[in-house]
Amino acid sequence: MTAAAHVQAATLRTGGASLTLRHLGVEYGDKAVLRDLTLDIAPGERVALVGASGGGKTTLLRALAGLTPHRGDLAVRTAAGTAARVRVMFQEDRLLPWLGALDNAALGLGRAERRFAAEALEGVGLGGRERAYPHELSGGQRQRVALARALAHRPEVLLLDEPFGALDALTRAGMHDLLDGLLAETGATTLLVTHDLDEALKLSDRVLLLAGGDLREDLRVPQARPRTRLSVEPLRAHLEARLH
Ligand SMILES: Nc1ncnc2c1ncn2[C@@H]1O[C@H](COP(=O)(O)OP(=O)(O)OP(=O)(O)O)[C@@H](O)[C@H]1O
Repeated sequence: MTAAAHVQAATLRTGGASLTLRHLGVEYGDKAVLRDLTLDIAPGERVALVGASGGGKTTLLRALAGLTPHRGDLAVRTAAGTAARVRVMFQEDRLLPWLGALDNAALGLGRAERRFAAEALEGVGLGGRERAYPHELSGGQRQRVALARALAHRPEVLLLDEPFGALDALTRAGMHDLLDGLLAETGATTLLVTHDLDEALKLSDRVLLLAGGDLREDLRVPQARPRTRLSVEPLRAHLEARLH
């Protein structure tokens, strides 16, 4: 099965949560990394975070995941008003080398939830490779296991920190198609940190440009999917100009 093909992952459907940020600030010592961010993200919205290095993208993701203390208010709520499940996926796969793909995908899940890991592994096109150890998998396959692990927890919010940054262009393109399909199925709200404007414009409904801890741009991507490089070219040129 190719990376682009994926099975129906019906039980992984969660819907998305809303994110409400009011005057969010993060400091490291006396350095303000996020200044005063006020932002609403709707359930199921797909948002890309772009900006020059050091702009605060990862810091924002960490604050949303509850990994970094912050000032201001931050609420991550499901439609029912409960606290949402949030999962993070990083550039490095963070798989345990002594566990097979299924055990890695099921890490942190109870016995009864293990079926979600099996389904997520199918969903990322690795059904049949349940017993494969990380060293037996390619970089792209390992990232797919990492994605399966995130999805197996059935998050209403998925935070992706340059998840495809270490992959070659062809593998990365396959991962874009895969993620596009899986996100449509799960309905999770997604924040994707990326340096790649094409990736941002291909996968997202909205692009936020962070610079010096401030929100410099909040851009809607109205183009219908699937998007081509050409169809998003004017937006890309605009963002490119605003980056510098
Ligand atoms: N734990 C930390 N302690 C002190 N400073 C930090 C810490 N984490 C990040 N910083 C600083 O905060 C600023 C923002 O970092 P952050 O990683 O959020 O930026 P980024 O936009 O994700 O950058 P990149 O694109 O390079 O990943 C940088 O100046 C960084 O050096």
